[in-house]
Amino acid sequence: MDHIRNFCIIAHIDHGKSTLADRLLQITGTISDRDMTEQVLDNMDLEREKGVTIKASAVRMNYTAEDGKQYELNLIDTPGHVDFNYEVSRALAACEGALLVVDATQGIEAQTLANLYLALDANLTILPVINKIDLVSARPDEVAQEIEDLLGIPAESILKISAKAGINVEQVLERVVKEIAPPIGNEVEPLQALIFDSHYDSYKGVIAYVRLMHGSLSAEDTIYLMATKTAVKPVEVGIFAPDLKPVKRLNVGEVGYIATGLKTVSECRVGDTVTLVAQKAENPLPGYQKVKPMVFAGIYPVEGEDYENLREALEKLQLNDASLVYEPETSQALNFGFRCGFLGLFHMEIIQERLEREYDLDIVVTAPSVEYQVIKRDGTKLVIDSPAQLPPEDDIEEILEPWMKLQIFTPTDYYGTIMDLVIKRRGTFVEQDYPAPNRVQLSYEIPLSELIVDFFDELKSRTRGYASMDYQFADYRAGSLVKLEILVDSEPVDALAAIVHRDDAYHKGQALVSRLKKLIPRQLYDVAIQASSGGRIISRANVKAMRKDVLAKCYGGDITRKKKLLEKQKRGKKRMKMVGNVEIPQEAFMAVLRLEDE
Ligand SMILES: Nc1nc2c(ncn2[C@@H]2O[C@H](COP(=O)(O)OP(=O)(O)OP(=O)(O)O)[C@@H](O)[C@H]2O)c(=O)[nH]1
Repeated sequence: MDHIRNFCIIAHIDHGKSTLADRLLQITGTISDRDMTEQVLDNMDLEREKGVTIKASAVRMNYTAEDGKQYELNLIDTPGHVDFNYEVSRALAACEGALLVVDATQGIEAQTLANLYLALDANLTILPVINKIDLVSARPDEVAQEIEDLLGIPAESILKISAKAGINVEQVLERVVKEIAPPIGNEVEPLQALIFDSHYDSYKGVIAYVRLMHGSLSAEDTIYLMATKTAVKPVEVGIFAPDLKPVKRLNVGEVGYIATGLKTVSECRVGDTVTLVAQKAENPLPGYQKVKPMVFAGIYPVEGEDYENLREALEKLQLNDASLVYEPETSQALNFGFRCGFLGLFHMEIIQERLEREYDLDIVVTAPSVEYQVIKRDGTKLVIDSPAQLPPEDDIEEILEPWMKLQIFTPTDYYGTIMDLVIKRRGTFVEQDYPAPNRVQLSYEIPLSELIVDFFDELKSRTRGYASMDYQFADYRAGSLVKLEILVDSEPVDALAAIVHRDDAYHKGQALVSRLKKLIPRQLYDVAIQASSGGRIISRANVKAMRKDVLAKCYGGDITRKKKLLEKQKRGKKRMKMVGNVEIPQEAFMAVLRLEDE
């Protein structure tokens, strides 16, 4: 195993992780220059467009080092967003070392730290690399000092590179070989392989990405997945070269894949341990968690007849995404759709975009909600993830909501404005820490419902983009929460309802009504919009009737022009939903989210 090195790259978003990975693949000849499309490790188009790595991925490189020996380097890519932190932690567990890429113009950021702590928890050797030294605004020495202060690694020993310009990149591989330890593990013990990622392939079923901790595996063996208790004969086993390449056997210490033939990724969960039916490991590897969605929203087709297509699309997306959950839901306002659960808002946006772009669906997404625990007066407990499921107020003893631990990393200048933001969102201060000069890490506790409401955008605008954040689930706590209902044309629109803090109900109700007034287009008659809470109307506004018909503009029989106008109107109708007699645009459903600036 001395010739194997398993490592990953951790970085804050945009610090150059993918660019560096590409360079390493190029230098080792893993992919030819001709095949070098940009950012091979980011597989999905959407990732490429969003410039963010969504799922972990792996690749094997062969490298002849300065010592003349051949090494097998397995690079495991990690997702770059807090929504996917569990996947990051599993990818890290598959490695012995981590390259910590820090942008020479930006220095250490929250995500750098968040990932670094995860890597230190996993006992990885940290190899810091300062990237983008080709930029004029680079300040590599300062950043090196920041890293020394943080990790105790001498500043002068830290590699300074430009992944883009190809400066010092070869040195990165030398350091990997010299400083990261080879894997340790026992060849003859029963197989224990960690699944750190997976994807669905329509021919070979779920492909599990594995790191063998102990034992070995051939394609002839029947495997056993310990958490899901599934036994299966694999279709094949192989390595990432970088495309899937079958091999006869995977050995201890190695990274590779198992084509399981399983039909859904939920049967083959990230973090699970693979062992052999013939020789079972006694215990699974530590750290397995079944990921739980945190944020819920309804997804409805704009046109009722798209319901089946939407179901099929969600089914297909779920094949590749065990953390996406959905079940049928009916809404008085929106008819038939699905209640979906996501890891976070970013995950939700990705799913929304994929449904629209890859499946060409017109959909309406309702305002996201968190999961509440409702204790009823009769002692029963109810778990709800939609305001529509809330029982009548008189039946409720208490509502509990999820609270998160939140860390914000920022230059000290923004201390005041961040404190103000968090307190406005019902957060409480826990502690502060100064891990690097002029930088402070603030720790808070805050209700998740306040965090999903454009908190990150507000944080960025208050700190001109300099602050970054990370969060984890803490616990459920009782809150003084009430349902805020919206009535359009005297009909309650369940999809516009929200659960809010009692103290906020009045001003949120008013803000929502005035925002909806702007968003709901004029109809042929006056439309009343009302907010109500606890059985009382707390705010009201009217959308005045429209004066003229669009077609009134077209005189005579200019049919092409008439057609064009109707076409235009039809296009404008996308993402609109008829509720009773009133058309409500998608923005209205999201308006519940953006009340801060009213
Ligand atoms: N000037 C300069 N730009 C770089 C360098 N490395 C990366 N970049 C640029 O920085 C941007 C972000 O780089 P990526 O490699 O996509 O960053 P990443 O860390 O993979 O980002 P995520 O996938 O979003 O986590 C891209 O526009 C790169 O071209 C570098 O050494 N010098």
